[in-house]
Amino acid sequence: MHKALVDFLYVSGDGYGIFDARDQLVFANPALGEIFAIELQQLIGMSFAQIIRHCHQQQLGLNIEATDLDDWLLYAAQRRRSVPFRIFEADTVNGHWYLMSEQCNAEGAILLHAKDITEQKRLQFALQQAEQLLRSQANTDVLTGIANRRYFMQQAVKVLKHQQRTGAACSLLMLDIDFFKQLNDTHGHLAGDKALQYICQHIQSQLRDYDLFARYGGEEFVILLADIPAKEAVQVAERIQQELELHPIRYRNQTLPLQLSIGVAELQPRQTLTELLQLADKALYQAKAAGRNCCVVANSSAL
Ligand SMILES: Nc1nc2c(ncn2[C@@H]2O[C@H](COP(=O)(O)OP(=O)(O)OP(=O)(O)O)[C@@H](O)[C@H]2O)c(=O)[nH]1
Repeated sequence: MHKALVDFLYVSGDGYGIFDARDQLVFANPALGEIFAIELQQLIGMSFAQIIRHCHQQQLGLNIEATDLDDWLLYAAQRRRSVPFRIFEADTVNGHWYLMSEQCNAEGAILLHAKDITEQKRLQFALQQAEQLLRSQANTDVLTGIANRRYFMQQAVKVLKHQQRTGAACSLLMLDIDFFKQLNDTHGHLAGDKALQYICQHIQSQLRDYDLFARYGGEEFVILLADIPAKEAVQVAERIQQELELHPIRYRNQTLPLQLSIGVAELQPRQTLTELLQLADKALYQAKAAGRNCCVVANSSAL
């Protein structure tokens, strides 16, 4: 090999290596030795499989996540010379990431190049996390931590479509805290905020994991119950009301009055989400008019 090239490769931060057609490493620079965490003198002459077994057994160098290493090696062998050139990412046990390329010649030798991309990966992970956080914040009500109206509307449309296609039942509960303005006026806005958080926790405790529960407005909530007809939805509503009765909220040594009026509507064929919401809202209005702290089922032809 030309001396200038050898000199260059020996000081390069990128890893370089050549595997011959029998998959034995015939050349490696110091950077590649560091990636595999094997002394250069020991590394040169090792087969690809030996290097991987070494890393796996010693838990050093390349991070080999394999429950069955023979399977892993078989899979790698199938891919290694399948195309003249391929690139992939690999990480090391000490947390570095590399963009690896394998260039294969006509004789079956492979030129391996490894570029450290740890910093790019770190930024990529940070960006993904920030994106995830933003997405979750966009769907969550800040005060109560439950889903917000925007998320509810997005998801409810999908649930309704699915239930209507399969012909399964689906009910909507619209819940509104009674005399909440009075609670705020008497005990302060902070007490009101605490009451909202408290009520959400207790409602949640009465629901299934996949029920869609959201804050619809100030002191108004919605729950979409898939596979539940109105008759059973009323039982859920009453269970929630009982839960609040059994567990009154205490704030500064006082018990805060917390009761809910609830409107229930059952999904009809070809009904839209807006129509279902309007029906539940009408039923809620009737519950308020009937004296509050009760549950009214909408007449589906009331719109
Ligand atoms: N503390 C607090 N109060 C809120 C929040 N959002 C809305 N509210 C209050 O909720 C109250 C709702 O009042 P109203 O719409 O008159 O309803 P209500 O007093 O519950 O009366 P009924 O619904 O008829 O029983 C208002 O005083 C709002 O300021 C919030 O995030 N925190």
